[in-house]
Amino acid sequence: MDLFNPDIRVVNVLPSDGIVHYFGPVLSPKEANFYLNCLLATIAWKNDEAIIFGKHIITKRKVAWYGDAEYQYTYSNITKQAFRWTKELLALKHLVEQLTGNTFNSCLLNLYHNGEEGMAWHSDDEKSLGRNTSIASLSLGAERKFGFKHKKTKQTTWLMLEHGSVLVMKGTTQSNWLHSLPKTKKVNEPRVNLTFRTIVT
Ligand SMILES: O=C(O)CCC(=O)C(=O)O
Ligand SMILES: [Fe+2]
Repeated sequence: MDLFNPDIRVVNVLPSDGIVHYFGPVLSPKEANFYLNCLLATIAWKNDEAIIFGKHIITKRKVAWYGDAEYQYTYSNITKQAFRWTKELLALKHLVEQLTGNTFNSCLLNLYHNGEEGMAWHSDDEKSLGRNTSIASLSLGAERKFGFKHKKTKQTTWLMLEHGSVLVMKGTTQSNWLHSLPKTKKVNEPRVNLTFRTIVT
């Protein structure tokens, strides 16, 4: 696949204590539309579930796990099933691997139906991800605001994640920073986000 813009200038979003590279759109609008519609139609979307303080939570946001192998894993006390890469997910994985120089063995997909759905402040620092792991995030659909908040200083920085864009979180980012996708009344269109990860066993 050709990268939409071969002359990409990478910007480090964080002022310190981590590395976040935002590549901007790396797919043409036509390619990004193709993948958005394809993923909306073909991915095994499910409402995410968790058991938090003994309470069974079901999210409005939908999720799906894909990877190198069909495997099961447990988080928030619920066992989830991962499926094998589809043709399109594999193509997108190769694109982000080429772009970032990292390799990934799994992907968490999120479907936000509109701006009423988002993701609260968190870091992706589960044990299964290993330390200082790289996570590459590909965004399709509605442009949404994305933020980083420093765990100690509370310094916060925001950017917009564009249709067809890639962002990579690297180094000590997960140890030192939280990230979030705030809810917004301004967005009425769906957004699909793919976070490519390396699960270590
Ligand atoms: O939707 C996004 O851009 C972020 C998703 C995210 O942070 C996650 O899945 O851990
Ligand atoms: Fe995250």
